[in-house]
Amino acid sequence: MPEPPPAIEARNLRKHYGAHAAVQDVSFRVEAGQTLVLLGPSGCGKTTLLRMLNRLVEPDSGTVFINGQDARSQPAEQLRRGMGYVIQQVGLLPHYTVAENVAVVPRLLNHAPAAVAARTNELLTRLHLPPERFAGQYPSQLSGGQQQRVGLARALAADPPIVLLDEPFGALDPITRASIRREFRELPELRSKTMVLVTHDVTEAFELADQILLLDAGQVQQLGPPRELLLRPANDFVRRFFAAEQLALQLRALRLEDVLGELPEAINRVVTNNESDFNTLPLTASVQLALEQLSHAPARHSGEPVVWMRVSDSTVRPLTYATLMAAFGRAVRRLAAED
Ligand SMILES: Nc1ncnc2c1ncn2[C@@H]1O[C@H](COP(=O)(O)OP(=O)(O)OP(=O)(O)O)[C@@H](O)[C@H]1O
Repeated sequence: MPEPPPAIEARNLRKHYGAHAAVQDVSFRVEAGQTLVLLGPSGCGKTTLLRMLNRLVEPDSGTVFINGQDARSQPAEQLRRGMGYVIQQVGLLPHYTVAENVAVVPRLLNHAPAAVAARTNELLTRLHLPPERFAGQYPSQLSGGQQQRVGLARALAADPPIVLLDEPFGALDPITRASIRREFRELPELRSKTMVLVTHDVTEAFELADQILLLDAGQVQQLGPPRELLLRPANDFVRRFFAAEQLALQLRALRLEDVLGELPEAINRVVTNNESDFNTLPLTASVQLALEQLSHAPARHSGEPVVWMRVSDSTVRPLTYATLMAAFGRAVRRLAAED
């Protein structure tokens, strides 16, 4: 059986504005259900690249394939109706109510009115905008965060398999931004979607990406999973881009299973299934989470706080600040040296 084509493939895309090369020979693939984050400094070409995927910008050369089909093989409007598109400015229609804004694309696609109404209510409820309060309101009556959610509901209304997002949380303050991002990540609606998301926020990129494409001056600097860019930067630009937040990102990116082999021999404890004494962490927990737990953990006999890591069904192993941080340092060096 031949492999299915990627949901999105960009091949050798280029775009010039006059003499300025906004995007230079960029290629990538996004497999179905995966999230690609386009990351880079202001003006590096992220938005131009994203807009080439739904043909709001036509490339000078190169090709976009959607499910193996050249994006130019259908009219641009039809292509766009099959893709959700969320932008920072939200772009809600001011004279339409919230419900009417959400229903724009399903109506264009001639979905049955009852189905459109049911879908609108479902999405507003999921996005914490109770329809009985919000459906009849106008965009000007909503806060920025609420408008952003309506924009997301609108992009998802026709259940498109692909969603493009351009700085979708960009206009929000940091606290609202973090909480909407959390909701967004947990939305069952988005689990199976193929997404391409533009941001210049490194933490956001690490939270949401399966793959990151880091751009500078229209050129790909590195493409890969977040931890690969962090631990094995391809060049100085990549290294410098993450330098300021390197430690925080490493603590989130490394899991206890990465540091397990670096821990000193310790006495494992046997636990029974019904023993609830131990606040245990799975091996998939991040080092960051273990440190957070340690900060709340009671001191043991030695006087040091201890948390427990589950190494098998019946055994747990102690972690202290000292053993965890020493093992973390060794694991970072080991992973950075691996090919
Ligand atoms: N319509 C246009 N006409 C002329 N130049 C443009 C146009 N659109 C973008 N550019 C230029 O192309 C370059 C890339 O712009 P783009 O908006 O893709 O960058 P970006 O990485 O998304 O930036 P930001 O993070 O600031 O939104 C910039 O130098 C920009 O000035």
